[in-house]
Amino acid sequence: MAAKVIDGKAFAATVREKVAGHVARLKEEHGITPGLAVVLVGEDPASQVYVRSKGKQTVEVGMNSYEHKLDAGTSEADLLALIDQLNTDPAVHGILVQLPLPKHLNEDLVINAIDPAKDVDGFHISNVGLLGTGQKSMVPCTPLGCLMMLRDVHGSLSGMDAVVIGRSNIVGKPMAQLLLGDSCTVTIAHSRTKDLPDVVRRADIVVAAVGRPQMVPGDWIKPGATVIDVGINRIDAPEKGQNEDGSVKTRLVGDVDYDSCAQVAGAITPVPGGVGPMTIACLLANTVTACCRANGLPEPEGLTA
Ligand SMILES: NC(=O)C1=CN([C@@H]2O[C@H](COP(=O)(O)OP(=O)(O)OC[C@H]3O[C@@H](n4cnc5c(N)ncnc54)[C@H](OP(=O)(O)O)[C@@H]3O)[C@@H](O)[C@H]2O)C=CC1
Ligand SMILES: Nc1nc(=O)c2c([nH]1)NC[C@@H]1CN(c3ccc(C(=O)N[C@@H](CCC(=O)O)C(=O)O)cc3)C=[N+]21
Repeated sequence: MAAKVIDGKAFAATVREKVAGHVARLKEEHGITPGLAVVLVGEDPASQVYVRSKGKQTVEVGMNSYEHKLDAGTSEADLLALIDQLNTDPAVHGILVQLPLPKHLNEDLVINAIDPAKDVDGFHISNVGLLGTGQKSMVPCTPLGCLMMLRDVHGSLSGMDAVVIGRSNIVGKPMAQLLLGDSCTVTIAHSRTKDLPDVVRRADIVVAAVGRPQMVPGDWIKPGATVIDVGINRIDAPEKGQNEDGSVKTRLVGDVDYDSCAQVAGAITPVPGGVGPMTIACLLANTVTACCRANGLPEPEGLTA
């Protein structure tokens, strides 16, 4: 039996539609337009693509988008001054600093300088602590998108065995917290995990956030399990031929080997068109949520964890 393909692109469109509805209501009933500021330091081409697509979608749902592009050599003091200014700007409800930052900038320091109420990435230590203690917080976009898709597939996740491969602060750890919050029995695996294939074989839910192209083969997957592939890896695709400059064409793959996993899994997210689009949709959702909270208005339903 081939797995059900979880269409993240279509799901993200429904999330954006809900967001657009809330934005329209905020404008009509309260004269408020939510605003999202995105800060990009340096010229990393992949980051530029994401930032452009975030800005475009922000405007499409009716919100204001503020892009701040700083050159790679920007000093920490200048970046902190910009964050300070965005923290106090009443038109800005969400702030995202695109990661990774150039090496001379201290990521923890920069992230923790963001007003936690505007931290739509959910990376500030206050939000991390709130999530870990089950209190209302800003929830990181990628894990939130994964959770929404899992709830859509299963309804309740209560009692399911979940294995998260990867323990980063931006994906693995918050994903594990959210699954625990939905009463899964959660295992976090990482590069030192013994017998990873056996650990993964126990899982009803596998979330792969490793950064290694096609690392998880189908024979690690329990028949019928749900596989969420967070990985975004660009690999050479000589079968597609060459670019005009003679370089070999590339394609995107996830951290799971899609073809073999789709043979065994009950449901699986593709790459592209899975977790990625949901991440951006959840960023927009978090911005509306932040805007409602900032104005003492009821929060939109179904857009938070
Ligand atoms: N779709 C989306 O919206 C997003 C996609 N991504 C993608 O998700 C992937 C993960 O990102 P991120 O969490 O930031 O990555 P990190 O590099 O920060 O973390 C990778 C994790 O994988 C673990 N790991 C590495 N090698 C192995 C291995 N052989 N076996 C088991 N575990 C291993 C590492 O373990 P250890 O801690 O021991 O080193 C680490 O915990 C990347 O492909 C990234 O591009 C990321 C963010 C958003
Ligand atoms: N502060 C911060 N917050 C982030 O959320 C953040 C970040 N920094 N740095 C980089 C990672 C990566 N990330 C992605 C978002 C969307 C897609 C996405 O939409 N991907 C499309 C494909 C896009 C393409 O073709 O390249 C897809 O999977 O279908 C991917 C990856 C957010 N990140």
